[in-house]
Amino acid sequence: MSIPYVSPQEFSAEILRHLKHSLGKDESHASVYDWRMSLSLALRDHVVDPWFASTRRTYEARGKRVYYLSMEFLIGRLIEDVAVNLGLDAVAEEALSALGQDYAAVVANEPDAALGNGGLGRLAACFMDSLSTLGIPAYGYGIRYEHGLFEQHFEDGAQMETAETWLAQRHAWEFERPEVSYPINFGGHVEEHEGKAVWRAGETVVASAYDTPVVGWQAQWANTLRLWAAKSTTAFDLDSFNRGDYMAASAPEALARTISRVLYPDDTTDTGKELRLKQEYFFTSASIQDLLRRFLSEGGDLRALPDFVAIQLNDTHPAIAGPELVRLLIDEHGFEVSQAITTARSCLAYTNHTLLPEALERWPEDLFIRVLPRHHRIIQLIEAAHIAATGSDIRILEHGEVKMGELAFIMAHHVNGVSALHSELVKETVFADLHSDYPGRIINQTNGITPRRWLYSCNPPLRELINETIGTTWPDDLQQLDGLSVHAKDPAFLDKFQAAKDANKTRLSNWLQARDGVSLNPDAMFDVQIKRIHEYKRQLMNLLETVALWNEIRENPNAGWTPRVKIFGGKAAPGYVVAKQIIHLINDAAKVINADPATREYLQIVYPENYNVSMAEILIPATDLSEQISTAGKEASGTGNMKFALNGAPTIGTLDGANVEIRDCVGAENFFLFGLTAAEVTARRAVPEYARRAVEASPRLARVLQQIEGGVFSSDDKTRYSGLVQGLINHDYFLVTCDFDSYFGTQRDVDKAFADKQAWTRMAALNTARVGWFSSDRTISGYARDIWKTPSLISARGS
Ligand SMILES: CCc1ccc([C@H](C)CC(=O)N[C@@H]2O[C@H](CO)[C@@H](O)[C@H](O)[C@H]2O)cc1
Repeated sequence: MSIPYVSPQEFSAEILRHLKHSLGKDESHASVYDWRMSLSLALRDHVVDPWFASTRRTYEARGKRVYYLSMEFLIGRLIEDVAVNLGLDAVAEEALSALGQDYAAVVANEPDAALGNGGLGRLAACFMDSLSTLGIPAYGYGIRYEHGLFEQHFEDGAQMETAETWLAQRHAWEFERPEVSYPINFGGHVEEHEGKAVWRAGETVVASAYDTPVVGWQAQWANTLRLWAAKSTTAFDLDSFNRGDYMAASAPEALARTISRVLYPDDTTDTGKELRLKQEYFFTSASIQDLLRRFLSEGGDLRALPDFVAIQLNDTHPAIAGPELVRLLIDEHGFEVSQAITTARSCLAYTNHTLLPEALERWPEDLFIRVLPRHHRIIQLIEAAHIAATGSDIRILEHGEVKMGELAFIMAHHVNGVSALHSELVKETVFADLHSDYPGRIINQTNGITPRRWLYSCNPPLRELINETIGTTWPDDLQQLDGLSVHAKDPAFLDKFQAAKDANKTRLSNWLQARDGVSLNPDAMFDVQIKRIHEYKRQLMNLLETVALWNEIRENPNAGWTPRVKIFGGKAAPGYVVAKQIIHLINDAAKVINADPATREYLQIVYPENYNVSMAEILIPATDLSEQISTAGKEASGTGNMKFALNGAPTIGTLDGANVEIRDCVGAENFFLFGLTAAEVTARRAVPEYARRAVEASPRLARVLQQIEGGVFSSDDKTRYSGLVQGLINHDYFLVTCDFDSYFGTQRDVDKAFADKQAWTRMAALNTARVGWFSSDRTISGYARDIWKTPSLISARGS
């Protein structure tokens, strides 16, 4: 099954038909927005048939469906993704240029769907692409936030946040499903009637569905992303309006909509806000009600539910799914408690994405009881069954808290980490006791990325070189890239490889010039760290190394320095003070260092505002060096690391998360390793004053810290960074001071390596050639084999 051939001429006509009939515009009055919408709708038309066919085949096959529950789907733009998967990217470009329109400009007019914070959300989006590409029947379930992740602006180098407005314009890719809506209850109390619990809810809102089709590579299959929007049960309150109380009139609607109004911008700290708990229950309950309705409408017997339903919890955020499914099985389908718990567990699996204690969700029990009184009772039953079955002393309800990690673990038949190292650390640390209670429950599924967006679509020059070198079937069989390894010895191939990188570097320079008026030296090494700002990701260590390098260049200007452009990108959670200080310091240092005539030829710092998925698609192909420098044991996996390696950027990094497996694949000689291992980190933490000792042992670091503390980069506020520096010397929980010298030394090794152009390009090419395993197709095949037991409904390679 793939879509019938469409000629550029035919496709032009389809675009024009939508311009006229969907946008009500003629060519002479059409705006970029009109062209973008017309192109999107014309592409969407070609998604509908494979979508309907996939739904029909799933129904006929009476197969098992996967339900991926996630509070976040960091999708980005969709035009290119859909065009590429339909095989219409070249046709669309030609059709638009035949209509006198610039394809790149039209594509750039689409707002990012920024319905996520970072790694977890983007992984969910990559997974949806792979589920469809592999032909695994699946639904993604999430929230249709009216406002995604905030827009980041810098004022005098400090991060400012403004509301994101992706829905200000019509969203081309979704289909509203007003008929698919469910009541979601909150609060109230529970009554017992003849031994049956009856939840008398205090408040009810309606969850209403919006469907976005997700078509896979070569349009062989298309699944559904179903996002829920909150609506009020009562429409407009006309009486209040007639009384002139306009606020009261629209209050019910406004209040209900609050639940799906905005994405919480925290990516590592559980803020414990009631609205966040309501958001989590809102989309989880709607999703569970929806999948049960579908199952029953197909004549299913609920005792066999686990044979037809596989629910994956994307971290603990949808962990209420366990108690909710048990509640519905008991209260609405007459199951008795243990049968309900067993049936529910056989449907559920949980993925852990972080070991950071502050990121593990723990709800105050009183808040939980107030919002979800019936579920609190059911959690007590689940806990009792757990204790009875294992004699464990692990509790879900403890110290006045509801621990969602323990709940998710106990209600799951499998729990997985997201890299080999992380999954071992999950067994040894955060869930060590539950690991011994339930041996074999914890497994690993190392993350992956979709090669359609993160190579085929974002890196045309490299795509073409790969196509001409190993053929064109690698996008859904990425380990074919291994075939490039032999060519890495061929100077002609390496020249073309470098030419592709240089073309991407020029594209980035032009983009930054046009957007921010910043010009880059294309011959410099583009050294890039793009990810959320967090102390464990150690953007601060990168900045300290940059200042040390600045000092070295000033002292030995003729030492033959390798020109470097340090590129940073990333948002800090609005309430994360230290992270915001780090952003401010990077921008303050950039102002001073970029203005230094003695060094500007060799060193430049660039920090473009508002890093997002679309910016990553421009930055990653243009990168020479990928910064993956987190404190070992802290980055669960990382996925940016995979994207950089795939696009021919060697890594400087620690043995953390998936860096370990990337280095194993590309070869130690093609990876710049530094720093303490996870075990060494734990040991060093036990050494008294370890940070102060490290600073005393490193004059280079000590000098840099004095400069920063002394206000060298904040002449307008000399003490702006004294707290940050003192924090480092006295605490340094993430061992920046201890890894600094190793990091600085390894960066000098990178300088030397980069100076040998051909050797560097070979290293870059071998990175691309050897990371095929990090395709999210391989990851999803692992989930399907080890957790979901779901077959693909399309035969391999579209035969
Ligand atoms: C409750 C607030 C909150 C929100 C999001 C999260 C996420 C789990 C944070 C996250 O995105 N984790 C990242 O997940 C990626 C996908 O597995 C990993 O590659 C990253 O290493 C991990 O930091 C934690 C806590």
